[in-house]
Amino acid sequence: MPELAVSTRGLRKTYRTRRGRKVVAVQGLDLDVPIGGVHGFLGPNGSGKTTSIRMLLGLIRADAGTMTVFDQVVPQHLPDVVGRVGAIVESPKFFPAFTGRKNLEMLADAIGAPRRRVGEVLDETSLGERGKDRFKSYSLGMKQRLAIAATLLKEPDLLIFDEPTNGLDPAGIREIRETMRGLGDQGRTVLVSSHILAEVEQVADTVSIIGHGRLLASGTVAEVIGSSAASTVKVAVDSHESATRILTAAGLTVRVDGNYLLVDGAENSADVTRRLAQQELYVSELIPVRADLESVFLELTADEGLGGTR
Ligand SMILES: Nc1ncnc2c1ncn2[C@@H]1O[C@H](COP(=O)(O)OP(=O)(O)OP(=O)(O)O)[C@@H](O)[C@H]1O
Repeated sequence: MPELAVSTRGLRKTYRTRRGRKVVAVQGLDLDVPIGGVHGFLGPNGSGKTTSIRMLLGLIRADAGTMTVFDQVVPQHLPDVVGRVGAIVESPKFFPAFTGRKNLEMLADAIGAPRRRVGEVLDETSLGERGKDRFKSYSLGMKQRLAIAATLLKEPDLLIFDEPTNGLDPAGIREIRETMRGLGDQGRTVLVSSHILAEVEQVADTVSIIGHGRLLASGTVAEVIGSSAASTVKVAVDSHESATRILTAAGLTVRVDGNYLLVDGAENSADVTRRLAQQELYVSELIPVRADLESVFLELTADEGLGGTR
């Protein structure tokens, strides 16, 4: 049994713009996506997510590197696994005047999926009753869920969604998230790319973070957060100046945030209070700031010149 749904090693892609300039979109990407559950493929805009996905699906050619999908080398053996893969890379085309159900029925016929799947996939994406309505009356979120429903017709083991929540309102984002979680819970593998960390953190079992086409971190959400120095303690203390001197001398990083100091790099909160108390500085308030994927992401991509401001 293969352990990984997707694996890439040393994957590279350089584009040449019309003016002849070279853009290295993916440079030596090593990506491993375990079988089962939701895997977040995260990176800022332009970090190479779409390019990597397009190479995996055989839509564009890699310059170098190897890729496997369910242990089959792709693109060479893509025909052997393509039946197990469903993907949304661009907005699929549906007929606006037809109902969601009719659109799916036509698609099912075209790809040889049984008609009974149409009702099942409508239910799986919570479109159920709305299947009777015309596509053009759907909200953006419903249109996107119909696209997901279409990928499920073939009962794929691996689903690849490139930024599926782009342009959706919070309710639409939540619906897509729940749909992905449901698919992951059924034992399917969902590979979902996003540049919005907060969205993925809530749904992903494992994540890979990329920057400039390279892997920066991967593992379970807890592992990636835990491996980072991003856990911060917020302290209120009388003398910012003395406290900063003491904590900096202890190798911690200190930033001023209004009436508070934000201290990074401490093993635990007690470590901060102890060091200050030893120098007769007493903390009047101390708040551990939970690290989240967003702060880890910013920390990792800051070195790449990709992260935003902290
Ligand atoms: N057809 C192309 N020709 C030239 N450059 C391209 C082309 N497609 C992508 N690029 C460049 O390659 C880099 C990676 O782009 P890619 O779309 O893969 O990133 P991404 O992480 O998916 O970003 P986004 O979330 O914005 O889609 C970017 O610098 C982009 O401008």
